Amino acid sequence: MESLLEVEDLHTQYALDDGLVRAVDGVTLDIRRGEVLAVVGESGCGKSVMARSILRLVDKPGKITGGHIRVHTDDGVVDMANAEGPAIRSVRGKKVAMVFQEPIASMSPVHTLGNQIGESLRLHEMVDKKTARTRAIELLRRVGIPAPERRVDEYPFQMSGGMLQRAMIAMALSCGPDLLIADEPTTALDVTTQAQILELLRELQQDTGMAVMLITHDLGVAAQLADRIAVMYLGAVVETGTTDTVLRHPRHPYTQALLRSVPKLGSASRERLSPVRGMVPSPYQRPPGCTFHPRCDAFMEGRCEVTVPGSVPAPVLVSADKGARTDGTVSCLLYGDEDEGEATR
Ligand SMILES: Nc1ncnc2c1ncn2[C@@H]1O[C@H](COP(=O)(O)OP(=O)(O)OP(=O)(O)O)[C@@H](O)[C@H]1O
Repeated sequence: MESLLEVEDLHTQYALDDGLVRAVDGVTLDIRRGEVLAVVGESGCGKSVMARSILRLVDKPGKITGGHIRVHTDDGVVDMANAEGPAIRSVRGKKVAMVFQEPIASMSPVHTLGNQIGESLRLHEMVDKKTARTRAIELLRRVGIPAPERRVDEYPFQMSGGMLQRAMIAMALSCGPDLLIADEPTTALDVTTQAQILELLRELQQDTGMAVMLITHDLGVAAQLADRIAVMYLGAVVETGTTDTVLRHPRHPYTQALLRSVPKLGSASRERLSPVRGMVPSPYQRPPGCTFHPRCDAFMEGRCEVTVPGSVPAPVLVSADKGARTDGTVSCLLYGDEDEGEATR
């Protein structure tokens, strides 16, 4: 499959009075056309800042300090990490769109839905007012909003959370993006509405063929929708692979611990769940070597607290006689020669 987005060694930092927060600290990942990639990890591991970096929506004093964000378009490749205004605007909304955790916070309270969706269409496609309104109604219908001819004239405060998230998705779809980034799109919703929104995303993805980056702390959500999974820990991707491999044969000790902390998918057994040991370290005090080492069950003294593991092809053991194949990548000294890792940071 053709590559659509390549993030390479991305760094985004916040210089605060208390110190430097390395929110994104060397993320490398890619998304191919038409695929669904779930980005998973505990709260605070940098998923949202990474997503906002891709669209250059990082709030001050946050700053991209290194790396590349290559978006492949029909007109060539745009490196969003280093692009200027016009190039950023040619990608944002048009090629890559985003829906956020809290739709109410990302919509204007003083404009109707129709005006907000229409504005985006008029900006990118220069359609007239009447056409924009007709298209807004079509989009609202497409995302399952009942009576769209009436609701198009309503304001965000008049809608439920689930309807508002649908409207936000309609707005994101308005310019037919190649990639939709959905940042915890169901976290603020009740369980029934969550399932409906996920189903809607799946339908829209299949109908349009757009790629989706689904950001979630919920492995169950990733399992339902994703073709591949990238696992993040403290600002970096520690494991990637197809959904089946990552969930059934997790290679990184962090992924293994995350999976032990959620009920087994599809299992009715009452096995004991264990949260990932310890706490996510303070963003100001990153452990040296492998940042996961203080919480890791496979900790190797003298190695893990010293050497930063590099990313290597990740093995999947098929059977004892057939040996291992590889699927995705893993950053852990159990799998890579420590000489291949970077020097201690
Ligand atoms: N505006 C900001 N100012 C300072 N630090 C920030 C800011 N936004 C995020 N951070 C820090 O960056 C790190 C990554 O945060 P981020 O929101 O990306 O995590 P996350 O994995 O998306 O978690 P969550 O699911 O809770 O949103 C955290 O340590 C957070 O405190």
